[in-house]
Amino acid sequence: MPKLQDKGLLKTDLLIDGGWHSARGAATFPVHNPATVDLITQVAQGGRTEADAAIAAADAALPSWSARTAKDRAAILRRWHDLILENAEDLARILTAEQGKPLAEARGEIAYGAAFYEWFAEEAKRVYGETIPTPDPDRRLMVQKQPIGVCAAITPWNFPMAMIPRKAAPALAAGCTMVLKPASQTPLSALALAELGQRAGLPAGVFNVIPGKASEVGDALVTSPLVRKVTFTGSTEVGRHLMARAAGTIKKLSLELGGNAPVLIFDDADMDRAVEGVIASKFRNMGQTCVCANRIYVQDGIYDRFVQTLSTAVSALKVGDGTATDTEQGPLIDAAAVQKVEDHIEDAVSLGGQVTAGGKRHPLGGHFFEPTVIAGGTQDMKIAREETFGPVAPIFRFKDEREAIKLANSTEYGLAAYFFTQNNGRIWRVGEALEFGVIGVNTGNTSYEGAPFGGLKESGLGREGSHHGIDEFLETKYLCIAGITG
Ligand SMILES: NC(=O)C1=CN([C@@H]2O[C@H](COP(=O)(O)OP(=O)(O)OC[C@H]3O[C@@H](n4cnc5c(N)ncnc54)[C@H](OP(=O)(O)O)[C@@H]3O)[C@@H](O)[C@H]2O)C=CC1
Ligand SMILES: O=C(O)CCCC(=O)O
Repeated sequence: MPKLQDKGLLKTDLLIDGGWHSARGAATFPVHNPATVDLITQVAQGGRTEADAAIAAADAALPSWSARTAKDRAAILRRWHDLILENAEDLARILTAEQGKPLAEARGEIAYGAAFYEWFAEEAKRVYGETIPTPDPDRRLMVQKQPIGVCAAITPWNFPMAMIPRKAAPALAAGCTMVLKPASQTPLSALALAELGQRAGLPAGVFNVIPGKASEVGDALVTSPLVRKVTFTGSTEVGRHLMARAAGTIKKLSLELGGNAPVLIFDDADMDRAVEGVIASKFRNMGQTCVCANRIYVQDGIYDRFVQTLSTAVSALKVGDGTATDTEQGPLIDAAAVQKVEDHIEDAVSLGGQVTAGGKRHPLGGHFFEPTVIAGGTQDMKIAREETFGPVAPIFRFKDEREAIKLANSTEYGLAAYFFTQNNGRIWRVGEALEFGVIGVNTGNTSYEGAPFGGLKESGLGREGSHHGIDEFLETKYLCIAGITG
């Protein structure tokens, strides 16, 4: 159990209509600490009945919440932001306990998550309509933006303190209400955020949280006729399933799905910057980020030096429990994640890959894995085609810019890509040719609340963050007003 200054932040019940409730039949499920594999606590396990109650509460709260002024909604979101920062240390301890990331990364995620409430509190006041020059003197044409209605959010375990705000803040700012189903590995972060939302003054029913069975809660959310929008972050496979289920009621969808991010390192790159950028991207959250570098393509001229420099730096990364002050890499989320990493390494080695750092389970045991580098990557390896979602950096060789772009784009995914070069012309050429929604040039870290985040191709639909983020929760209504000239 994480040691908290404010024990009231450790919530284990469902939040429905402003009240904390146990699940029907007092059903619960366990939440484990991935570092120790110990039980942290049991959490109420919602099902279809509880999801339906939360949807009804969100529907009932919608008229009064959407009728409030934007300034009024913004004041509550701003208080939510302030409370998150005031309680950042407790929130970081909850996040590290159930997710495993080092405390320093947890603190960074909490500040990043809070920033979405601040940003969208401000954007709420800038939801402008339009007037259209009239083709008829007797008429006036105008466009209004209105909240889309009740929204459902389904979120992953890798960044619970940032992904929930990235969805809830624009939805609530726009005047929508929401039901959230958090990932079963990390419900405590969601419930702690929700408790702070209640303290910030959210009216009953505006934000509801139902941890529980994905097959029941998730399905109720994507099929209910009362829910007008679903926003999801997670695997492409589940996103595809939700899209099909949501088709029955023609819901709007935002989908932030898998990635298979390439990194291109050209001969003219600054080597130190490239190594630092690859480590920042690849080993963020132990490689469990949808924008993590997954395939590292290095040009012939610097290939050997890059492999050696990266391998030395990766071997020095300190692995341990996220609560220890010197930990740089925590455990993976669960045994299945460790298994997938091991499988990708075995496959790469069987096809000629050479392990130049790490390569096996860490002596700490449990879900710990050694940060790994594999040289001699080839396109037929699983690691080139699938998202590893773990701390393995595979390195591939390329000859020229044309080949690098072709290799980078040869995936059904299109979320993030990175490249390192000091040639200005190449920055434009490669930046424009890469088929990805987020591109880091000479950096492995691109995320800000004010920048649009989202993917092309099978990486998803829609954008989160930035001024585009609130549009996802608004409908466009056209009014044609006749009889002006009397
Ligand atoms: N884009 C991203 O940021 C992420 C990508 N991934 C990718 O997905 C892989 C698997 O991770 P995983 O956690 O299983 O991701 P999932 O896509 O399975 O889970 C994400 C969320 O969807 C929920 N969910 C799962 N199945 C359904 C369903 N049938 N109906 C409604 N909701 C559902 C989960 O609930 P529950 O937890 O209760 O199952 C969770 O809240 C990773 O290895 C990685 O490759 C994973 C996480 C984030
Ligand atoms: O979807 C994810 O994996 C989290 C992305 C974190 C970020 O915004 O950078």
